[in-house]
Parts: sequence; C-alpha cells; structure tokens
Amino acid sequence: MLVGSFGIQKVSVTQQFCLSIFVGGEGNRGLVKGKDLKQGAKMRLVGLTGGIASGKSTVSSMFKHSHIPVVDADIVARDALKKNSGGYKKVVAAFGPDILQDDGQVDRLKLGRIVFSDASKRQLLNRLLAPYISSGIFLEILKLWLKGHKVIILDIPLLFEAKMDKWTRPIVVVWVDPETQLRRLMERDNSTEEDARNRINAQMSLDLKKSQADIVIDNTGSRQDLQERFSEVLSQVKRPLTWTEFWLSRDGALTALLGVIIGVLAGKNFFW
Ligand SMILES: CC(C)(COP(=O)(O)OP(=O)(O)OC[C@H]1O[C@@H](n2cnc3c(N)ncnc32)[C@H](O)[C@@H]1O)[C@@H](O)C(=O)NCCC(=O)NCCS
Ligand SMILES: Nc1ncnc2c1ncn2[C@@H]1O[C@H](COP(=O)(O)OP(=O)(O)OP(=O)(O)O)[C@@H](O)[C@H]1O
Repeated sequence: MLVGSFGIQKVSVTQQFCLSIFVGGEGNRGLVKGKDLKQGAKMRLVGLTGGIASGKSTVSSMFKHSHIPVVDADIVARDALKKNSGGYKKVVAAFGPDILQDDGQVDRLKLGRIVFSDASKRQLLNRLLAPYISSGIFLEILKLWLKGHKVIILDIPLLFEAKMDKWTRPIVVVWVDPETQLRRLMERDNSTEEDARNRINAQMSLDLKKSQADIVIDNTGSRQDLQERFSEVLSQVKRPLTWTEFWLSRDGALTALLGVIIGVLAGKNFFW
C-alpha cells in the first residue's frame, strides 16, 4: 500500500503484529511532552530521523559510543540491494541491466540519479524494496531484544514517510537549517547543487518532521554544540524503564516465567 506521494510501503500486517508484540502497538506513546513511557509499552524503541545530511548518522554514532544499540535502516536497505538478493532481483527486473556495474552490483550513484529526479521511479523502487527493508529492520530489533537490550535506536530516514513513527517513542528529529543542509550534503557527497536539491526534495519537509518530533536536535551549530545537546537527549532516552516496559522486555519476561515455574512447583509441594 502506498503512503502519500512518497510511495513508501507500510509495514505488512504480519510485521505490524510482530512489532505490536514488542512495542505494544500505538499504545507506545511514552516520553511524549515530558511524560514517561506508559500504556502498554514493552520496550523502548527510539525513532531517530531527520532530513538527508541533517546529521542522523553523526547522532547515531554518539548513541553507539554511549553503548545504546542502533538499527540503521540505510544499512538494512543496502543489504536489501546486494547482488542476487531478493530485492536486487526485483529491482534489476524493473529497472533493467543498465543500472548494474561491471561486477554485477547495482550502481548506486546511477540508480540514485534516476530515482531522485523522478518521483514515479522512486515510488517504484520504494515499493519493491519496502518488504525487505521492513523485515530486515524487524529482524535486527528481534536480535537485539533476544540479547536483552531494552532501549534500541531506530535510525530510519523515512520514519514518517513509511508510517513507522507509530512504533517508536520518543521520536528524535535531527534538524538543520536548509542552507546548512544543502552545503553539508554537497560537501559530503561531492555532488552538484541540482543532485543535492533533488535528494532533499525527495523527502518530506524537515520542518514538518520537526513539528512531529518529541525531541528536536538542532544541528545547525558546531559539532561541540551537537555533543552538548546530545548529552541532554541521552539522559531523556535512558530514563528508567517503567514497570510495564520492564516486564515485557526479555529480562522481565524471563523473570515472570521463573516466577510462574516457582509458583507451580511450590503449589505442587503444598498439595501433595
Ligand atoms: C537510491 C539508492 C540506491 C541511492 O544510494 P546511495 O548510496 O546514493 O544513498 P544512500 O542509500 O546512502 O542514502 C542516503 C540518504 O538518501 C535518502 N534516501 C534514500 N532512499 C530514499 C528514498 N527512497 N526516498 C527519499 N530519500 C531517500 C536517505 O536520507 C538516506 O539516508 C538508495 O538510497 C536506495 O536504495 N534507496 C531506496 C531504499 C530506501 O528507501 N532507503 C532508505 C531507508 S529508510
Ligand atoms: N555539527 C556539525 N558540524 C559540521 N559538520 C557536521 C555536523 N554534523 C554533521 N556534519 C557533517 O554533515 C554531513 C552529514 O551528516 P550525516 O552523514 O551524519 O547526515 P545523515 O543525516 O546521516 O545523512 P543521510 O540522510 O544521507 O544518511 C557529514 O559530512 C557530517 O560529517
């Protein structure tokens, strides 16, 4: 199913079901406007998003340095397009062999030029890759949950466009002013102004994302400014889990199971 003009596929019904087991569906609305996580939240999935080159990866690295695990949707999307993967086969069938390099891998620069200058082709690419990206993200969350992590950062550039924002709380938006965004993007990718503008315009406006955020990180200033703002955000994200969050995390689930087993054994001794 398409969402808005971005052509991003929503997570499937099965994936929605699985996600709801972890995060409690739309009830996971914690840390919003200063309130703690509550109402059925089962673990804390923090949404990290923003515009292209607004500084998400820079903030992601800060979380990783603070030992908070990050699921990076760009990496999942790259895996979804690796040679001979399911996504690769679908994309090559739809876009033709012209998008391939000599070694058979997708020429990302070439495919990027095509899809960032043509909304219908971008929608097509999004539609083809969406199932692989959403299941890849889900798998990464599952692995981290099994390892016992209770707070996980989901770095998803298209969090709002793909309607995945409803699974994450709080939502952190990394914002920059438009001139800084354009300059940083051109410098980082060594791209022309036209290419950079096309990429920026392919996304929902950064101001609109900012208006839907629980926490905004203004990254227009220096790296030092960003580090200081990050420290404040980190303490919000690491706030103690509520009891509900704890019981439904892996450790909480195991503790509850142990409690039931002990209860049953004690009951047996009592009655026999
Ligand atoms: C078009 C592709 C091949 C270009 O690859 P390239 O290496 O040049 O860019 P990269 O993947 O590193 O993406 C850089 C940034 O572009 C933006 N972006 C990527 N895809 C999209 C998209 N479909 N729509 C809008 N913005 C996008 C994001 O901000 C991302 O962080 C690649 O971006 C892609 O496969 N995109 C579709 C998959 C997708 O939706 N990725 C985003 C994950 S939520
Ligand atoms: N505060 C800052 N001051 C100067 N440069 C910065 C700052 N924050 C980030 N940058 C630089 O801006 C560029 C974009 O940052 P980054 O790659 O983190 O953005 P992003 O949002 O992850 O981009 P994308 O959407 O493409 O994944 C990078 O070259 C990064 O080093």
